[in-house]
Amino acid sequence: TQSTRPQRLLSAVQKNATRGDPCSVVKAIDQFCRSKEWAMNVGDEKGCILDSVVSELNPTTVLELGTYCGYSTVRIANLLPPHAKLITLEFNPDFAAIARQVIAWSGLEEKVQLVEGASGDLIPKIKQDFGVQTFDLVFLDHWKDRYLPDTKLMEACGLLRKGSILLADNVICPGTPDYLEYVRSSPRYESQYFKSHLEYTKVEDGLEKSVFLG
Ligand SMILES: Nc1ncnc2c1ncn2CCOCCNC(=O)c1cc(-c2ccc(F)cc2)cc(O)c1O
Ligand SMILES: [Mg+2]
Repeated sequence: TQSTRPQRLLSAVQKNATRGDPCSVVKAIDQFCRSKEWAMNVGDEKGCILDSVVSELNPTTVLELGTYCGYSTVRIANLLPPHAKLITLEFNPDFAAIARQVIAWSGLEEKVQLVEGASGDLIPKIKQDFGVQTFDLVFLDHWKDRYLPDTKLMEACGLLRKGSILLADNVICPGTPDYLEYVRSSPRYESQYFKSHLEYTKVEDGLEKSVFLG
């Protein structure tokens, strides 16, 4: 049977990256996506912006919406202090299965909890099921029309505290216009746009960093 793109991406990691070396896993995926097949990872250019936000914040609780193959999961987890936790939600079971293996290859499974399901269903259960009260950082990278409803849901569920940071991928391409309008006009957020490019292309895209003011 024909392999899928995530399966071919995983094979490239197992072939070209060193077990237990997160940086080699990130490099192997970027090389695969630049030279063989484009895939919707945040990528190396926006990935550097992601790294700087994570390093500056030094978060102990992180939520990622949309795991895909685990590329940004590995980038973020690699920068977390000991005992920090990253919870990542993935809707597609095939993507989740690949991501688990990519995360395991990087040796970061201790810091990562991958949960399968839709963000809208899982977010209300996080406090009771995953023992996290609030998140220091949320990385939004799932369905672009879920960014706004899920942000309102996280507010309603008390998962954000004064100073929590939302970092959103793809605010230009594919675009999240309603989300951008909300975080840029709401008095409860202080927003900043980091101009970049759609992963592995010259097309404009960027990350929006929004601090929740409580
Ligand atoms: N737990 C959950 N709950 C709800 N929904 C969930 C979920 N987990 C996953 N999903 C849904 C799907 O997740 C993937 C979403 N990501 C993208 O679609 C994406 C697309 C492009 C892209 C594609 C084609 C172009 F031409 C140009 C750009 C680039 C990106 O960087 C993207 O991130
Ligand atoms: Mg993305």
